[in-house]
Amino acid sequence: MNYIPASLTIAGTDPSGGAGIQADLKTFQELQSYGMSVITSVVAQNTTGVQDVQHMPTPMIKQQLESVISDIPFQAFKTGMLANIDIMQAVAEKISPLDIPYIMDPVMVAASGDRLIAEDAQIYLRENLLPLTTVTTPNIPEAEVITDRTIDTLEDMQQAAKQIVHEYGAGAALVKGGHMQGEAVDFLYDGNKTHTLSAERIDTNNTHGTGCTYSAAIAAYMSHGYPLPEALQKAKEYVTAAISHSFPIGNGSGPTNHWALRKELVK
Ligand SMILES: Nc1ncnc2c1ncn2[C@@H]1O[C@H](COP(=O)(O)OP(=O)(O)OP(=O)(O)O)[C@@H](O)[C@H]1O
Ligand SMILES: Cc1ncc(CO)c(N)n1
Repeated sequence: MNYIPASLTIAGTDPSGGAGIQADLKTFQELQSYGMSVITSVVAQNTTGVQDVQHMPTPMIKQQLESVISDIPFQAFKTGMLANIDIMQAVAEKISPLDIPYIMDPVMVAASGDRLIAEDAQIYLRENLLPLTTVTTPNIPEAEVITDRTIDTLEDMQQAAKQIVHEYGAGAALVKGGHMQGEAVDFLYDGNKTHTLSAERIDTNNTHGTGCTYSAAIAAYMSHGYPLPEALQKAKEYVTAAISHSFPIGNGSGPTNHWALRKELVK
């Protein structure tokens, strides 16, 4: 083997294992990309919501990034929860020189409704991080914050994806339709063309961490060398399988099943 496909996630934690760093590492592992992680915030959360948060000091975030970057080559990375401007600045400084795919999940609010980033950081993210991305993956409420307009229809979603690329400089934008009614449709605008990714809506409440899992899967497939539209198509299949085999565990919105695509089970 000439090189080991590897992926890095820069994000917050979820001790209940369904979202954040934990979901990302499980996804990397399942998709055979060597998984590495830099922790930005420790979040006390579970399937019912967020109970407490503590942010890592920025020198420690920078040091974690240096430790990984100086030692192990990787071919793709993602960011998830970047809670405030200081953290965003520290991360931007370290990732700017990297010339590999950057998938940004612009995490703002957890599925439970708990806010995960400071309000002024939303603007900073738009102005300073979006231009560094290969693709950003907002859900509808996040796309509304970024574009400063409401999104009610599939047409609005497509317009938002274009605006995020042309006005804010993202490499590409995937606006996800998990929060819409009907089919689970996402739109990718790659700068030239809009691609539609759709799947049947699965009737489940177990969607904790779907966004994290999806963006981690895009990073993992890109680390294997798949170009963006193909990586996205495969990641959509992965997240759909993970939702359709999700678990009714915990007292709230349960996690997705990260091993849903496995052919051989332990028993
Ligand atoms: N019930 C469902 N059935 C099928 N696909 C779904 C369902 N809910 C969400 N999806 C899909 O899952 C992916 C994640 O989308 P979603 O918009 O829910 O992300 P998110 O809100 O960022 O996730 P999170 O819950 O982690 O905050 C998208 O491809 C979306 O279409
Ligand atoms: C740490 C973290 N990142 C992202 C989300 C969004 O699902 C979450 N619940 N927790």
